Amino acid sequence: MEEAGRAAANELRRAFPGQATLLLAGGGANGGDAFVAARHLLSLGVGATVLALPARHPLTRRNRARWRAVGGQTFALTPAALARRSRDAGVLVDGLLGTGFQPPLRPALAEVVGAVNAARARGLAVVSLDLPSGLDAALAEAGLSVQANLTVTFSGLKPALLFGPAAERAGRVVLAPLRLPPEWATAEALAQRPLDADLGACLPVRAAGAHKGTAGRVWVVGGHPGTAGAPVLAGWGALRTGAGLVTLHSGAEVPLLHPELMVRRHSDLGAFLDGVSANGRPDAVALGMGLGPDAADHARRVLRWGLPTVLDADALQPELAGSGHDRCVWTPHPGEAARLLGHTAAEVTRDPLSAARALQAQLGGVVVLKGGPSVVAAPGGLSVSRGGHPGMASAGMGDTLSGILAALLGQGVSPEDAARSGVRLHARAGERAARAFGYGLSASDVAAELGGAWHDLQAAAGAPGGGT
Ligand SMILES: NC(=O)C1=CN([C@@H]2O[C@H](COP(=O)(O)OP(=O)(O)OC[C@H]3O[C@@H](n4cnc5c(N)ncnc54)[C@H](O)[C@@H]3O)[C@@H](O)[C@H]2O)[C@H](O)CC1
Repeated sequence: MEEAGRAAANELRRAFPGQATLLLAGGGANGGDAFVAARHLLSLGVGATVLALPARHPLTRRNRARWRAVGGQTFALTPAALARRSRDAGVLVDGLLGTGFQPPLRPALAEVVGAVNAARARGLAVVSLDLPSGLDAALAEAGLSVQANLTVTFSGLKPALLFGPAAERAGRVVLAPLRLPPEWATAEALAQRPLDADLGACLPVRAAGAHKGTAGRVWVVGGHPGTAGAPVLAGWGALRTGAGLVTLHSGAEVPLLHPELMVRRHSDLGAFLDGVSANGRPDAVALGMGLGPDAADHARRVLRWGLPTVLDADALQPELAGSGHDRCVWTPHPGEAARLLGHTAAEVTRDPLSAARALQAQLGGVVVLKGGPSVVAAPGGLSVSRGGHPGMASAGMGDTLSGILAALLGQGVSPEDAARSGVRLHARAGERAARAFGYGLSASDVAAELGGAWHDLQAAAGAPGGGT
């Protein structure tokens, strides 16, 4: 609590220098954070006043006493007192409810939350401690809750700060990584959000003497009459992510849109896959995009090779659970995840971290639960992607991502690092493409920006240039 309050005070002083601060302290430990923050603000010469509910948590009682011992003023928290005192404040700190909130919000506190939001509507900046009061830390949904400009959260990122309508209540999120005993780390706080520098360090740096045979041979197995464009997008994404050789294997006529992509049409795709010899296999495979009704059978054939394999779209079938291996990367969107889990898409988007964790346990390997943001679930834990752009909500983005992931796998990147860095490459390329095309950006525009995105991540990592 001491570390949390001090971190909050430092962030408040950074974000709102010299602003008189009105802090609201709830009865639990979240309120204790508020008392600690008030004491540190006072020691930094910042005017601070606390409006408090009766303190129930022992540490909150102790820190209320320490606040008073340094001359801090505490008054009873009522909506009227809040409305009156907020007029003299520059910033309002919400320390009412944190991870201990048990919905639904009780009427007395609902009234206070309403008064906080009214003060914000009058132009007062609102900063929430750990998470906006009224949100369930584990869920992406938002009922009556504080609308914050900034949330200073402790020890780890909660789903409510990352996904859906709840994340929109948090405003800008700053993570204060506290040195906590493991038993304090709340379950929902276990998602990491790797920095571009970390992800850029995962990208391969190519030897000067490289040639197309050493830069990764990728096969894309997909396409079916009417969906023959999907494998082309995957192949192009792979090529724009540095794959040396990309071949599309399909049972359908695939349009020859890029001469750099080799295209093989098979009258009997299954017989072809069954006949591939060990030394005729690629370094990585992306399969499923537009593959059609025989996708599960074709997927089993490819999975038997034991190669780094990206499974997407039609290859995301519940019957394949148990056929995968630890070099697989599965890339469902919420609807496909729902089908794999036997849940509804709403249940998946309501708690994406749990859904991604359950899928990884069910399928093995690494799971990329696509969304805004995407979640990567690996045996080593969960990570949440950054960035991207709403314009990426259009056809073909998933196909392109599959190609990106297969290209990284084909260049020897591990499944977990390929998933985490590939998802970020895809998002960063979308951010770059959005500068010119906004909501009208296409999957091809994203592919065109992959080289620049690669440079951006490697630059963030301080790695040598080059890249794709
Ligand atoms: N885990 C960590 O990393 C740290 C957590 N800290 C802070 O502690 C809070 C969690 O504290 P806790 O006492 O468990 O719960 P809250 O303070 O969030 O709330 C409990 C408080 O709220 C009342 N309450 C619960 N539900 C409702 C409701 N629906 N309506 C009204 N009131 C409700 C309940 O009666 C209690 O009085 C965490 O968020 C951090 O801020 C540490 O300080 C830092 C490390």
